[in-house]
This record gives sequence, C-alpha cells and structure tokens, in this order.
Amino acid sequence: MEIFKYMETYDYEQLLFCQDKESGLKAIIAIHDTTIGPALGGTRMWTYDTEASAIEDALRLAKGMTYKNAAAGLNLGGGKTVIIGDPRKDKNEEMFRAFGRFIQGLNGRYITAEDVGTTVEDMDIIYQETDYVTGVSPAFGSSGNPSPVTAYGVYRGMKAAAKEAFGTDSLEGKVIAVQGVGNVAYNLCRHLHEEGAKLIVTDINKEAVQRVVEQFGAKAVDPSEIYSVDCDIYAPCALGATINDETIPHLKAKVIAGAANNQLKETRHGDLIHELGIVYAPDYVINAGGVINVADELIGYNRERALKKVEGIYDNIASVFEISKRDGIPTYLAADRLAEERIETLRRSRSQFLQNGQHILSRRQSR
Ligand SMILES: NC(=O)C1=CN([C@@H]2O[C@H](COP(=O)(O)OP(=O)(O)OC[C@H]3O[C@@H](n4cnc5c(N)ncnc54)[C@H](O)[C@@H]3O)[C@@H](O)[C@H]2O)C=CC1
Ligand SMILES: CC(C)CC(=O)C(=O)O
Repeated sequence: MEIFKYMETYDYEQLLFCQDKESGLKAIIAIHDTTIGPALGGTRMWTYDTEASAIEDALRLAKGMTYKNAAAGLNLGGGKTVIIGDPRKDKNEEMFRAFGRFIQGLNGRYITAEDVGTTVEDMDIIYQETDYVTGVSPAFGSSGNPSPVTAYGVYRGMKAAAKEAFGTDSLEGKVIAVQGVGNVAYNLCRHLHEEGAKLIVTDINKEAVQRVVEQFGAKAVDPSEIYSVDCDIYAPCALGATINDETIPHLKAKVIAGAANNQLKETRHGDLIHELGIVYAPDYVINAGGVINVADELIGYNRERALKKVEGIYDNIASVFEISKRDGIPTYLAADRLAEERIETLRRSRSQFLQNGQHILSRRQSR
C-alpha cells in the first residue's frame, strides 16, 4: 500500500502509529478531516492478519466517521483508531493508559469512544490520562455504552427504510435476517422482537446466538447461510464489506439496513443493489446513534436531548431516499452528497475546528 498516495487520494490529514513495548500497545490513529470539528470516532481492537489490513481498516473507518458526523449534523470531524490485538486476551490497564497518553498528545484533534472490541471499562481507563474520550461511565457524568443507543437509531432508520420499500413502517411480521448479534444487534433484536418482527440470526459466537434465540425466539443459522435466507430485511451488524460480488446474488431481502460500518465492499456494490431495486439505508446515516449519544457528552450529557436527536435518524434516512429519487442516484451517493455539501459549506466559512478560540470540550460541564 502506498500510504501517502492513498492519503492524498481520499484527502486524509494524519496517520499516527503508537507503540508501547511494556503494555504491548500497537495502535493506529487515523484522522481524516477536521473541517467542522475535532475528529471523533471509536477505537476498534481486532486481530488483523497483516499490518496493512489494520492500516486500511483505520483509514476506511476514519473517513466513514467524517461522513457520519457531518450527515448527523454534529460539529465534529472524522477519525478512528485500531488497536492490533485480541480483545479477549491481549488487553491490560497499562495498554489503555498508554493509549490515553497518546490521545492527550494530540491536544484535542482526536476524541475517542468504543467500537468493536472495546468497552466502557476501557474508556474509563483512557479517561485517567485524557479528557479527549467519550462513552465513559455514567458514574463520571458521561453517557456510558453507546451500543443500545446505536441500536435504537438503527431501529428507527430501519422503519424509515421499510416505509420506502413496503409502504408502511410497521415491522410487525417482517422477517429480518441479522448478521452478528453483539452489543448493538442484541439491543436491535430486542426492539424488533417487541414490534413483532420474526428474527433469523447468526454469529460466530455461539453464546451470543443462544441469548437472542432464548430471549427473542430468533431462529439461528450458520454464518454462511445468512445471505441466502428468505427474508424481507437484511441487517448487517458484524464487520464491514459484506455487500459484495459473492453475497449480492444470494440476497432475497428488499431492504438492507444494519449497524455495521463500511457495509459496501466497494462503491460499485452500492450501484449494483440500487439497480436490483434493493432499498439500502446507508450505513453511516443509520448507525449514527452511538456517536450522536457520545457527542452529547461534549456539551454536558443530557440523555433526553441525545435520544431525541437519535430518533431523527428516521427523518435523515427518509431525506436520503428523497435525494436519491430526486437526483436519480443510489442512496449511498445521496448520503455522500448530504455530508459533502455540509463539509464544503463549513469549509468556506471556517478553516479549523477551534470555535471562538475555544475547544468544543471546554463547554463540558464541570464534574
Ligand atoms: N457499538 C456501537 O455503538 C457502534 C457500532 N457500529 C458498528 O456496528 C457493528 C457491530 O458493533 P458492535 O455490536 O459494537 O460489535 P460487537 O463486537 O459487540 O458485535 C459484533 C458481532 O459480530 C460477530 N461477528 C464477527 N464476524 C462475524 C461473521 N463473519 N459472521 C457472523 N458474526 C460475526 C461477533 O462475534 C460479534 O458478536 C460494527 O461494524 C461496528 O463498527 C457502528 C456504530 C456504533
Ligand atoms: C461507537 C461510536 C461512539 C463511534 C464510532 O466509532 C462509530 O460510530 O462507528
């Protein structure tokens, strides 16, 4: 991978490699764009096969955060971290403290939160070293685990997508295939079950599957089967790139609406599903609930205010469908248009993220 060429092509600002021998920390922080605010995005801990795939994941996820934050109307730019390692075996306190010090060194250009493989407890450790972390425990006056709120936003967005495809936003009786039933999708399944949807689920973690089978009457299938099951809605809630050349021919769903980041392997897969008449709720619009929730910490966390904003994901998804129909373009492009227009407008009016000389965090209420 030619890193500078890649960064130039997609206009990345900064890529940082953080290493701490004592704790085993190997972290990559990617900052994509800080035009409308400091870069906010979670930290993913994962066992990458190669360093190149970890770098690529950090870069792709960071760019997604720029678009997610802009489209959600947040005054934040986009960044993301990946920590190379197995979250079940390789974590230790010193690792997250060392990581916190690296974040502190960026002096507010990057603010972190949870993602796959990291937890509220990890954020609490980072918080010992830096203020530039969100998704910290409610005991510190913070918003806690973002996953249930992300799930609520996905549920709202899925209803908007159902309205577009089926003419009603009721999910009662709809068959929904959920891929990955971890932190976000467990909570999503709860909302869907409460509304009377029928769930088909899969996960590589058998315990996670068992939980939703027992609690929500879901039917379990093998991970390889999830793409071809008979269903109304496919909800990708594991890792990215599951909408690709291999899976698209098998899909029977009329709607794709799920929590995973970077669902399209390549943008041309967004064109392909559009041509097939599948209603796609763009990933970074529908899964913005978590970041909307943690971003509220930056102005003194108010759960009611945050949830009200998350409810608005229904309207955001509906607006994307409107732009798509108006301009005759696939929904992923309509979402990009929404985000890019906001960034460009703000780029013209200010060139850096400091507001009146103050960092956004300076408005955080004293604890
Ligand atoms: N946690 C949050 O608030 C947010 C999460 N997301 C995205 O949503 C997705 C899910 O996030 P979380 O629920 O937090 O992660 P998680 O790690 O709790 O859940 C992911 C689940 O997917 C399963 N999985 C992994 N590969 C799989 C495969 N090939 N087939 C089936 N299952 C597989 C895992 O075993 C795990 O149970 C991720 O892509 C994440 O980046 C996006 C926005 C916010
Ligand atoms: C988990 C969120 C709080 C932030 C993030 O990284 C995301 O939305 O993907």
